[in-house]
Amino acid sequence: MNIEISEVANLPSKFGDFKVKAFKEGQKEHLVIYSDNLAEVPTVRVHSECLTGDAIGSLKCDCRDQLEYALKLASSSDGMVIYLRQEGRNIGLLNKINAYALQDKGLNTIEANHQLGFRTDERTYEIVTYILHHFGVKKIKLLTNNPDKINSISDIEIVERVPIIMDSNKYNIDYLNVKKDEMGHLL
Ligand SMILES: Nc1nc2c(ncn2[C@@H]2O[C@H](COP(=O)(O)OP(=O)(O)OP(=O)(O)O)[C@@H](O)[C@H]2O)c(=O)[nH]1
Ligand SMILES: [Zn+2]
Repeated sequence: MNIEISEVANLPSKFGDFKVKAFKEGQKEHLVIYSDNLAEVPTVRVHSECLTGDAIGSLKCDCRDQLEYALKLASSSDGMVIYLRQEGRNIGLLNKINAYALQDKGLNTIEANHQLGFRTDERTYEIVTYILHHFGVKKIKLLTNNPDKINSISDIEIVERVPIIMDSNKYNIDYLNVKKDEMGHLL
């Protein structure tokens, strides 16, 4: 893995005062947001980029609420948010919007990915192990509902899974039900 790593910078935010460090992996630039006083077994959120949710406030998913929750928790518990540039479960923004267009026609989130020639989830998590080793972290509490993330993060001891369940709305309820019923999410 050829990874370029930035210097550490301060990032005061609405959710707390953080340190940040960027990790450049090929074309993808990930951001790690963490407490200056990182806990020995930190609570870690591995967040997958969702431009429509994180930046625009889309109600079709729960990403922004999860991101805000994770940042507040990272601040209060001396934890970390690893913001991975895996837009659309790693199919990219343009393909995700095409998947949304198919969902407007009645397909669910899984069927739309398959129709476009992608697997249900195209994400991998090797970079998470790399980043945590870089910070000398060997054990974490992982903030997730996604068993795939728990199983895919290798060489790191996940001592606890911490749920991150947000309120649903009429736009994301079908999506959340597919995650629970067909993708095995612990919702
Ligand atoms: N391809 C595709 N990606 C989506 C869709 N809706 C959200 N995403 C992407 O899914 C990723 C977030 O995944 P989620 O399934 O919400 O959550 P998770 O990260 O798997 O699991 P948690 O850790 O429990 O939150 C982001 O990259 C979103 O851009 C969709 O309908 N199609
Ligand atoms: Zn989203």
